[in-house]
Amino acid sequence: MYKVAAISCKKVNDMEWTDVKEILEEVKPVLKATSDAICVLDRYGNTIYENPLYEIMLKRGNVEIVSDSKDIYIDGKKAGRVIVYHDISEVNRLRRELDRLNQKLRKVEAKYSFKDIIGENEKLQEAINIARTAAMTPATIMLRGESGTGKEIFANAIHNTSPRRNEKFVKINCSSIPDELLESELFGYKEGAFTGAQRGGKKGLFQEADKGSLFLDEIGDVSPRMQVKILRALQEKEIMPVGSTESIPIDVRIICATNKPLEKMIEEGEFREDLYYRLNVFPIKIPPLRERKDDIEAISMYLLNQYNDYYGRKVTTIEKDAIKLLKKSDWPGNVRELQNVLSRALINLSGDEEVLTAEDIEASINGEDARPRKAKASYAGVPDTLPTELTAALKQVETVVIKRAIENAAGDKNRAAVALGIPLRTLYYKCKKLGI
Ligand SMILES: Nc1ncnc2c1ncn2[C@@H]1O[C@H](COP(=O)(O)OP(=O)(O)OP(=O)(O)O)[C@@H](O)[C@H]1O
Repeated sequence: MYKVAAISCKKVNDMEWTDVKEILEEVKPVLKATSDAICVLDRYGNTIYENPLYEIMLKRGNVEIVSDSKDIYIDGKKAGRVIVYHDISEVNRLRRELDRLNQKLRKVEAKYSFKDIIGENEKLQEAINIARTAAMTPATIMLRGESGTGKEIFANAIHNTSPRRNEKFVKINCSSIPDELLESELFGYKEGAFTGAQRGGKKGLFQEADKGSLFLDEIGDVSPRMQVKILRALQEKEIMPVGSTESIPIDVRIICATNKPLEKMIEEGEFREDLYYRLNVFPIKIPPLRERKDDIEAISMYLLNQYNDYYGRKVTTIEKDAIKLLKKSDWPGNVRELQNVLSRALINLSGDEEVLTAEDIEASINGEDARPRKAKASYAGVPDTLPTELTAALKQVETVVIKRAIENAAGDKNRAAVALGIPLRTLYYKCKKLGI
C-alpha cells in the first residue's frame, strides 16, 4: 500500500506558518515535479490545489490508482489535508505478466525429448518411430507399458516434438487423486461450488493445457463416473467446471498412459468401450526391460553418468561380470528398478572408486546397504560415504529411505506414505523435490 508520511508542520527556517496556503506556495515547485497526482484541501475540505498530474491521471480514467491521504497540522491544529494518487497500472501489468509466466513455468514440465530415451532395441526403436510420427498429428496417443518402462518420458518427448511444443505440457496422475478432487482438478470449479472452494473459482487442467498437451497418466484407474466426464470433454471438445452451467471450449492434445489391461477391463465392464476407442487412436506399446536386455548396458552407462554428478562419485566403468548380472535379472520394475539398483550401488561406493563390480551390483540387487569387502568405519551406523555437507547428506538419506519405501510397497505410494509415516501429499512433494 502506498503511504504518505505523517505531515506536521512547525517552524522551518525561523518562518512561522499559520495557513496551509503559505506552505503550498513554498512546496508548489516540488508538487509540480512529482510523478504522483496530488490534491491539497484546506481545513474546511475545499480544494485549494491540484498539481498538473492530478488533472491528467484522475480525469483520463484508464489508469489503476491507489491513494492515501493525511491531515496537515500546523502547531498541533488541523490546517488542511493532502491526498496523493499513485499510478499503479504499470506495476499491475507487470504483476499480471509475472503471474502468467510463473504459471507457464510451473506447468511446462516437458523436460525430455526422444534423445533422452536410451536404447537401440528394435521394439523400442519401433515405439519411438511411431511416437515421432504420432507427435506431428493432433491425434490422441495411448502409451501402454508396465510400470517404469518410460511412458512419462515418451509423453514428454511427444509433446516436445509436436507442433504444440511451445505451449504447456500438463500432467496429472489419475490414480493418486480421489474422484471428487480429480473432477475439480481436471475441469476446474466456479466460485462457491463447494465448501472451501477458492474465491474466484479455479481453472481446471484441461483449461490450463489449452493449446498444449494434457498427459493423463494411469488412465486405467479412473472411476466409471469420471470416465463419462472425460469422454464428454473429448467428444464435445468443451468442459463444464464444477458448479457451473456454462461450457468452456478447449483445444487440448491428449496423451494418456496405463499399465492396466484395458481390453480385459472392458470385458468385465470396468472400462468404457467408447472412451477406449476415443483414447486408443495411436496406441504405442513400450516393451518391458526384460524384452530388451540388449539395452541394459547402454542405459546403465547413461544412468551412471547422471548419478556420478548427483552423488559426487566418479565411476567410469561397469565390469563385464556386473553387466552379465544386470542382464540376468528380469526387472519387474523396469528402468525405474534398474535406476534404484545402480543408485544404491553408487551410494555405497566411496568417492574415489572408478569401477562398479559384480559384487557391488549383487549387494545392491539383494538390497544390502554396504559391501562387506569395502565396509568402512561408521559412526552409530552412519556410513562415512555420506557427503560431509549436512544438507547433501540429509538429501541422500531421504532419497534412499523414500525409494526403499516405494520399492517395498511395489510402487504403491499410498502404502509407502503410511510406512514412512508421512501424508501422501508430503510424499509426492518430496518425490518431486528429490527427483524420485
Ligand atoms: N529408455 C530409457 N532411457 C533412459 N531413461 C529411461 C528410459 N526409460 C525410462 N527411463 C527412466 O526411468 C524412470 C521411469 O520412467 P517413467 O516414469 O517414464 O516410467 P512410467 O512407465 O511412466 O512409469 P509408471 O507407470 O510407474 O508411471 C524415469 O526416471 C525415466 O527417466
